Amino acid sequence: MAESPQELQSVERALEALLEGVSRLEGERIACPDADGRVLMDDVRAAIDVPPADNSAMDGFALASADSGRQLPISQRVPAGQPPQPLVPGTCARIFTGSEIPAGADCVAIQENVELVGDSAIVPVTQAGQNVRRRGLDVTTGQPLLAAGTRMGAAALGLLAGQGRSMVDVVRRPKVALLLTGDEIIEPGQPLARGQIYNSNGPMLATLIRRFGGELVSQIRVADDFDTTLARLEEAAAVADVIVTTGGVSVGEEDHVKPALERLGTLSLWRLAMRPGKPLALGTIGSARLVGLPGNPVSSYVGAWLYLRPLLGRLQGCHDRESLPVISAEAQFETRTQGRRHYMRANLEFRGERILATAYPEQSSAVLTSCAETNAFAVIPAGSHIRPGDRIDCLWLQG
Ligand SMILES: Nc1nc2c(c(=O)[nH]1)N[C@H]1C(S)=C(S)[C@@H](COP(=O)(O)OP(=O)(O)OC[C@H]3O[C@@H](n4cnc5c(N)ncnc54)[C@H](O)[C@@H]3O)O[C@H]1N2
Ligand code: MOO
Repeated sequence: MAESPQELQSVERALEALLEGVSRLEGERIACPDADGRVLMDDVRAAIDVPPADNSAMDGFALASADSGRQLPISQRVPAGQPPQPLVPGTCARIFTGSEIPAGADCVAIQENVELVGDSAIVPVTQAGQNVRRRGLDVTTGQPLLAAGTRMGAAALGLLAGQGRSMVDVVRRPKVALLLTGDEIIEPGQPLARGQIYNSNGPMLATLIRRFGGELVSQIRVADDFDTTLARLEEAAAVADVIVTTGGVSVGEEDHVKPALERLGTLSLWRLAMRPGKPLALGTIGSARLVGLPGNPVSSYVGAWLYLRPLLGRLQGCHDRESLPVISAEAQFETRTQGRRHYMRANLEFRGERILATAYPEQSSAVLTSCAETNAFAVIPAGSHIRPGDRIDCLWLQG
């Protein structure tokens, strides 16, 4: 029986409720080499010019352009790392890539074009500024270098190092506790008895939590009983900014997350107009936020990308984590949706001008292979009929 869309709430509304009142965590000072993937606390302005002085872009001879086009005595040699002497007028200086240009020189002739005659060089006509990298070409003192909220990567860390910085203030990582419910779940490495399944959500979510910038502070399995669930949630709330649970958010009588949360804090249960991942629990215990993802592995995977990533992004003040990049692609499949928006696991293939989206053939919320072999969610609005060649929006699962 088709569900009536009126009964279900929108993804956008749930996201708004999740992020309401969530603000950036405090900062911490860390060593720059450890800051890959971390989020900058404050705007950074340049404290020095880069390069700090005019320097040579090539190996060759530095001279005054007015003296070029003739034979000049070589009056000094400027190895990289050595401050040069002012250039004796009417001479040139042997110079190397990165060496500082001597005062009085304004250009560099590359060595391939210079003929050496004893201690002098026949230098071709060279324009002022040729092969010279000006002081401040890359960065000028005082210019904005990196903005607060930037998630740092290789180039940003290179820029900071170029400023002589060894430490940087970043937003501390949100602490995340992961609670897995379900008596049937056992850990990998043990033999599988009848009725049991291995805990695949645990490692999958732990990986996503770290990838989204979180610090996993605990990962525990909770037995399907009320008192244990209550105790574990309370412990988690004492140490974590965010509690993530999987399982126990649908309507089954074995589900204890709901009543335990109602006892400890606030809880809202959502039935969302999305597939997979219809049930979602949002709540608070003290200052900790709770995101209760469904137990089905694909539902919790999709939920982590759609809800957990923005939440951890907001806590880190990292705006580019609050939404996923949308790529418009050509559907290579046919599908129909009814009352729920479908986040189909799909593969984007970049073929010249065209971007093709191929849906994984099995879209059940229990089929984790559909996530392992794809790189995007094709977003199919409720009530659609998509045919091959139609334009669809896809969420690119990067970062
Ligand atoms: N009568 C109804 N039944 C269900 C509904 C509904 O509306 N009415 N919703 C379905 C939908 S949609 C989903 S999604 C699931 C969500 O269920 P729960 O969040 O309560 O999760 P569980 O029942 O505990 O588990 C579901 C499924 O996932 C497996 N699982 C759980 N944890 C793990 C883990 N760590 N690693 C691997 N697999 C895990 C579990 O064994 C179950 O097969 O409810 C539907 N039912
Ligand atoms: O949320 Mo469920 O994923 O539709 O199986």
